[in-house]
Amino acid sequence: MNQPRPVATASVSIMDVIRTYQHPSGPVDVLRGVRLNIDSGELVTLSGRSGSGKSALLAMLSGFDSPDAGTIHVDGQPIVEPPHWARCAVLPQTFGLATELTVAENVALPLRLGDSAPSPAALSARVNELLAELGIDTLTSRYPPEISFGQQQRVALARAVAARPRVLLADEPTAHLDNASMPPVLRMLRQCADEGAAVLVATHDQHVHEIADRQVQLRDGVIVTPTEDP
Ligand SMILES: Nc1ncnc2c1ncn2[C@@H]1O[C@H](COP(=O)(O)OP(=O)(O)OP(=O)(O)O)[C@@H](O)[C@H]1O
Repeated sequence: MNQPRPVATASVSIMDVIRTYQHPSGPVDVLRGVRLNIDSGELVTLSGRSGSGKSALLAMLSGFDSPDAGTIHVDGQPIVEPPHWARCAVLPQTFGLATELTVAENVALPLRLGDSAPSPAALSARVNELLAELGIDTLTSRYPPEISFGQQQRVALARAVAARPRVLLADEPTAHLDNASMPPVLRMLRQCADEGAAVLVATHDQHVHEIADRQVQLRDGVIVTPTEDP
């Protein structure tokens, strides 16, 4: 079992988090005392069998769900509701793109909603830079339903990193990518951490594990290191 790092140095601190979902067939204990600290600048991959609770943990970190017990802090502050994009950005498994906005408008959204929105020129430059890095700068005026899943996934990543978040949570960010579109996505995830974000990526993809500083696994509702035998 991982030993927690000192809370003072951690950007993300998850302490003894418990979550039980209520089903008509009975309660399901998904998280049974999760402990995990992620430092600023660190990229951690989270693996575990389907249904092990990876998305449930990310939902709690992003403030969309709450633990039944335990605490989650970002930079020493408890998460009480979905935080601002610049503090904690999320790339959900289902992308969460606004279908009524174009690709460029989706990526610009966190910048427009920020405390100090950039000038139109700076905003446009940031959006174009990200889309170009991901090889989808020809799609700026399309709407999400008019592009492929792999392209939507890259748009969702561009949107997540646009405001240079302190924390990035990504759920299976390479699930729909082919070999050609994988490298820029890996570079962007790594760069986000290298610029100081705490990055947690739920993934089964070995390519993502290879760029991680550390790998952890959810097993039987707790965090273990992947080298531990069942
Ligand atoms: N809102 C909910 N209500 C009840 N049960 C839920 C809810 N959300 C998830 N679950 C259950 O909790 C467990 C964990 O689900 P979760 O989506 O976190 O798994 P996962 O590890 O992300 O799986 P996958 O790799 O397939 O995406 C599953 O058994 C799932 O059926």
